[in-house]
Amino acid sequence: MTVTELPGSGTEEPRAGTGADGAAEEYSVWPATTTEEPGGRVLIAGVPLDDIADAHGTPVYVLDEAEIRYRCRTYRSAFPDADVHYAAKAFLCRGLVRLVDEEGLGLDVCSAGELELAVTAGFPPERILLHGNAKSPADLDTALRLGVGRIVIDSASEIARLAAAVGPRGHQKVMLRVTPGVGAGGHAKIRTGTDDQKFGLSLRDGHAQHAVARVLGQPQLELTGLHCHLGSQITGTKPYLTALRRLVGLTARIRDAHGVVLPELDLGGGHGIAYRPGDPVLDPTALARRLRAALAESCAAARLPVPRLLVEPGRAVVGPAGVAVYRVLAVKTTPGRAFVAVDGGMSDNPRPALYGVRYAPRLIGRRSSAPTARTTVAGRHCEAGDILAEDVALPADLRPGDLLAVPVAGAYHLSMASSYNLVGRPPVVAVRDGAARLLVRRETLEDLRARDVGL
Ligand SMILES: Cc1ncc(COP(=O)(O)O)c(C=O)c1O
Ligand SMILES: N[C@@H](CCCC[NH3+])C(=O)O
Repeated sequence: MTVTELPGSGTEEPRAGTGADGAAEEYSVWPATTTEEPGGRVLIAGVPLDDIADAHGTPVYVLDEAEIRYRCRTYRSAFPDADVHYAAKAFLCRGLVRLVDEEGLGLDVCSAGELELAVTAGFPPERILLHGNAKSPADLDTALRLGVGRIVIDSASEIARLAAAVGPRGHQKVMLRVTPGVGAGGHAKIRTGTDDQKFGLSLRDGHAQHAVARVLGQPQLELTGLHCHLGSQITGTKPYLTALRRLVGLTARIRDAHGVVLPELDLGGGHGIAYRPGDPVLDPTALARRLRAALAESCAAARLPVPRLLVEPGRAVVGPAGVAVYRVLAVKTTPGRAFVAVDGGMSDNPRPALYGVRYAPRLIGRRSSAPTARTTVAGRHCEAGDILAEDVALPADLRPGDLLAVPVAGAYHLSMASSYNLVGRPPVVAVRDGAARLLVRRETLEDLRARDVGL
């Protein structure tokens, strides 16, 4: 079998990405194990995607295990003295929990559900952080029952609730989420470091300092450090450096006011990835180098010991490892463009509708010699806005039955999937060394019907 590599998808190191601060260069958006046969079949980790589509139906999500492990290892070696917590909200299933554990990362969860799933899959609770701007009683009770490593307090009203739940003889390590007044992220809806939004306690208006005093007044809560999460899909290092300096400044003021030196500092996640060739990315190694230097400098200036750094990447760990495979159900042309409708859509990937994100789908399973046409890839749902990719160049001869694959589908697709129109959520198949393994089965009508208890 002759196998050629996809353009730009080689194993020649380009996936380490561009330098920080965004210098865009041609960058593969397919997992590094991707290959293509002359007839147009595309393989990941040696497994043809069309075989997976035949075996499991479509839509189907494929996760390249080697890509995830590579990304976990890149983070571990970029941040050797820090704790890297994978942000489970990007995507979570038991197979992934095991893999992240094997790679030595911690976990960041934000609900009792994510927490229970991780711990029952064998993840050590002490390596888990619990987040949430509105933690439910179940979230807090589960965290305390399972013994999570840290709970990140997000609001003043949470302090007394948590202290009461821990009880006077209990003990819980906590961090405090601060908004450092830094706006960053790929879309307004995913910027969380500014002051006037639902997350965290503002540094600027003094609420953060006030909350610190209240937490320190609760003997059962051990404040280990400050936390911030600036936003998601950030492609430059500057916002992180600004936030770091502001948080070190607050750490120094806490030392001065209370005589307490906080041993940890969590800068959250948000590291940007490429969805299309040429998109800028945030290189974790460059980020780590700059954070380390800035931390050393700011701490020296404030005469503070350097705290242990924590980071929480989600998208950058799993996003580029995922490929969504759809089957074309219908085609139509208007005077302006061609529409190709597939068997998934906003129920498995709401990101284009939510944030206007642009993807680069391609035909797989056969090679076409037709010229390309401006094509809009539409989903199957009952909304005109259910568009997966607008104005992309695809072969003009696409027809029902063809397979389209969308790379960089590993993060915030299935974790945000819905049961809109009761189509059922797609399965997840992991590939490794020429073998495919089902991680999550397809949601069936029976699953959906089982929730509906009737009149
Ligand atoms: C507190 C926190 N940490 C980490 C993440 C992970 O972000 P990303 O997947 O962009 O790395 C998020 C989501 O944006 C978050 O809210
Ligand atoms: N869900 C968003 C990112 C938000 C991350 C969660 N705090 C996305 O799809 O890009």
